Amino acid sequence: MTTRSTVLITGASTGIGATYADRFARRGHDLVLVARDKARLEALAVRLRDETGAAVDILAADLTQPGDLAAVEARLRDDARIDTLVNNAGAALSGPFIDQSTDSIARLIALNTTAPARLASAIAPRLARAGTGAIVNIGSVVGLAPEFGMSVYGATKAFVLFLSQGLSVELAPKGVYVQAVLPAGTRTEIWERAGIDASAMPDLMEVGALVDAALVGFDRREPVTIPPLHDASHWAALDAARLGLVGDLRQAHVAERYRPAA
Ligand SMILES: NC(=O)C1=CN([C@@H]2O[C@H](COP(=O)(O)OP(=O)(O)OC[C@H]3O[C@@H](n4cnc5c(N)ncnc54)[C@H](OP(=O)(O)O)[C@@H]3O)[C@@H](O)[C@H]2O)C=CC1
Ligand SMILES: CC(=O)[C@H](N)C(=O)O
Repeated sequence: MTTRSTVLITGASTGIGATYADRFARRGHDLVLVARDKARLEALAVRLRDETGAAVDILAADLTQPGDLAAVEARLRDDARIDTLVNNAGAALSGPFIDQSTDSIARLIALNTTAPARLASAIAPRLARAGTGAIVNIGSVVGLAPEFGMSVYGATKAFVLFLSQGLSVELAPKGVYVQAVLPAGTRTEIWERAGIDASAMPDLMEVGALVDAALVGFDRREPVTIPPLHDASHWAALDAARLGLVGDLRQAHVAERYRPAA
């Protein structure tokens, strides 16, 4: 008898996470769904069990709360059926930095960076030992563009991209696939939750199209998947420029332009 692999998805009660749940269930996986809203998770679990035959567990957790986060970490560490983690739960923070409260900034950083890093840390050693599995981290194109004026949200998403790329370097040779997915504006509740009027946003991507595109990148084992980027050569050029810069660093020598005038 073969065991069906299980995918743990955070932020699965709605939006991108709920759509991943739908798609992975239809691909023949069992699921563990994580979010705060237990009633919504239960409703999704009932529908997916009914429509796909998948075994679906729910784990109600507020990922900004250390105790709740620890329970999800324990599940990832101990449940050997889980071979894929989708680090999707996240939120945005609108308005200028100087108008954001220090506490709301700290909460956003906890949800968008501490939680995915801790959850990846909980599962990665087991996957590396098994030589298989995947970690999918949902970033954002906002993490590429300080000019968008969402400094803290963008910084959390830059963290997600860097973490994903670093983990890919470390874990790919051990057989573990790590993917960063960078959506642009997508039609979900994130806007309303952040107090942004989505109806005023032009041209949002539909969530099903976003997740289906991300899964094309997943199946290709792309390290970085950017569904709204039409000319892939832009990403290749950015990466090549970055590697060129890194190759030009000479640790022991100050660059000519910084040498004090004699
Ligand atoms: N929509 C967009 O335009 C874009 C979204 N993204 C990223 O995609 C990811 C998903 O966002 P999206 O689907 O749009 O947003 P939604 O607001 O639709 O969904 C967010 C999900 O995260 C969960 N969540 C929020 N806070 C917590 C918390 N403290 N603990 C546990 N779960 C939490 C919510 O469930 P609950 O309330 O039940 O806890 C919900 O399931 C995020 O990381 C976001 O940054 C990236 C680029 C663009
Ligand atoms: C609120 C946003 O800016 C959006 N989720 C994004 O990451 O593009």
